[in-house]
Amino acid sequence: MAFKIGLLGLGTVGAGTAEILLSPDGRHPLLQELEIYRVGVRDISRTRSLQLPENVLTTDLEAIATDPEIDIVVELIGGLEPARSLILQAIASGKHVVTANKAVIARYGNEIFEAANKKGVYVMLEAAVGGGIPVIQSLKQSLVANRIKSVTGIVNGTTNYILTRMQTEGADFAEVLADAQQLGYAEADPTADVDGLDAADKIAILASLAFGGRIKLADVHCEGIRKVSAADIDYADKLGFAIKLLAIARETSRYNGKQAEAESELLSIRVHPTFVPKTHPLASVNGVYNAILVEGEPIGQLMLYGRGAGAGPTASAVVSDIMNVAAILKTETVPIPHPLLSCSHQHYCKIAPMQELVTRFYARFLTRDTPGVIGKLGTCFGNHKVSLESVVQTGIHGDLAEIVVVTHDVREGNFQQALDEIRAMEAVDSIASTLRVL
Ligand SMILES: NC(=O)c1ccc[n+]([C@@H]2O[C@H](COP(=O)([O-])OP(=O)(O)OC[C@H]3O[C@@H](n4cnc5c(N)ncnc54)[C@H](OP(=O)(O)O)[C@@H]3O)[C@@H](O)[C@H]2O)c1
Ligand SMILES: N[C@@H](CCO)C(=O)O
Ligand code: NA
Repeated sequence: MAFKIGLLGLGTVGAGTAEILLSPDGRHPLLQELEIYRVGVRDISRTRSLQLPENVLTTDLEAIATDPEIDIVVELIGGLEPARSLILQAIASGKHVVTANKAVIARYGNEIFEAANKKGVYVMLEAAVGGGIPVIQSLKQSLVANRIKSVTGIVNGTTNYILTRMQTEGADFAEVLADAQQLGYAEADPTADVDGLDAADKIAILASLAFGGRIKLADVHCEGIRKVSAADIDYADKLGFAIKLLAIARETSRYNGKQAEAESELLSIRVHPTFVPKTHPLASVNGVYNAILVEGEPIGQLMLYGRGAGAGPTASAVVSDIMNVAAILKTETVPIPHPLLSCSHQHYCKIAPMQELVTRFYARFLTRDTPGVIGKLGTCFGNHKVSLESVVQTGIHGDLAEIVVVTHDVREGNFQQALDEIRAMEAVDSIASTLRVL
């Protein structure tokens, strides 16, 4: 029995997926039962390196989504529309869907999963987060016995590749971004990578699975890597840190002093460049590699590590999803929504405001080189209950002195209030940068 696959998209991930489907030798025998039946693209005249069976290419993607012959529709075109409508059409036509599209799932997951549950079909998304890393399946199935406390990840390959090369070679941002695009890591519009939006989509998906509720994307605090300068990379290194774009979802234990409310209900979900101590396992995750550190009870800490982007690793996840659906179709005549594979969250998770976050900070100030400046900064921080772990005057730039501080754990709101006062000080020229410290 062959299962007919309709592929929407034959770009980086689509071509990688077709390549696996067309070379089943040495892989699981179920792969031989999968047939590429139709492939939808935008431009049919483009030269493609893949040898596809005759007459499968088409520009009519709707015809694929609704074709009664097709069992599984694989959406790999990216973007919001027409991807969302095609996924919904495929579901309405009774097809199972596999997608790598985190942007669509993070925004329209509720609509898509509701439609899928009503129709009794699966929507699988392993490739959407962490590329080839089996993080979705781990959270849905392998770790399902745990109470998850936190999920902390490097989940964007493009920015990790850029930061790594800036750190190791002093490479130029624009040049490395062009390389990441060339290697097929970046989104069609790479601002989604660079500005942290892709990582925000991914942590919203992971948080929903880990904490069992819906997440509003607007509640995810998001900062990208544009503000990370060569000077910050240099200071991080000297102070014993690597800078990583982290995506973090964790239960928060302090909120307005109302401990009881906080402990069980509030989550902190955020994406921002972070000083990570070099001794931390996430600090040595470099290049296109991603890693997701999960903390659960009773499992404790567990880290998943692998390639987070690129044709092969991502296709590995896509084809595994296809095969998991095929396996269900093979064993059940009428698939019953699997309690672990389907998604049926109804309530929204409550997200704590960023001012209530408790974290360490790094800050770099440019000040007039006058006596007593460090004392003034220290007093101001002290007045706002911000305790300093280290203060270093690192050098002189023209007539300005550069002062770098690292704080102990502080309430973010207090730190920001102190910064507002410091910014207004006569002796302070500018706050060159602030970054959170893990
Ligand atoms: N690249 C990665 O490493 C990676 C990793 C994980 C997840 N993803 C996700 O995978 C998805 C695909 O990414 P990709 O990097 O493979 O993208 P891509 O290389 O830009 O490929 C997109 C494909 O979709 C087709 N397409 C796009 N819009 C279309 C439209 N309106 N009508 C018909 N065809 C259309 C394109 O057709 P033509 O070939 O004719 O241009 C192309 O074949 C995205 O959701 C992305 O976020 C990517
Ligand atoms: N653009 C994404 C692709 C993988 O989702 C990244 O760089 O991580
Ligand atoms: Na994955």
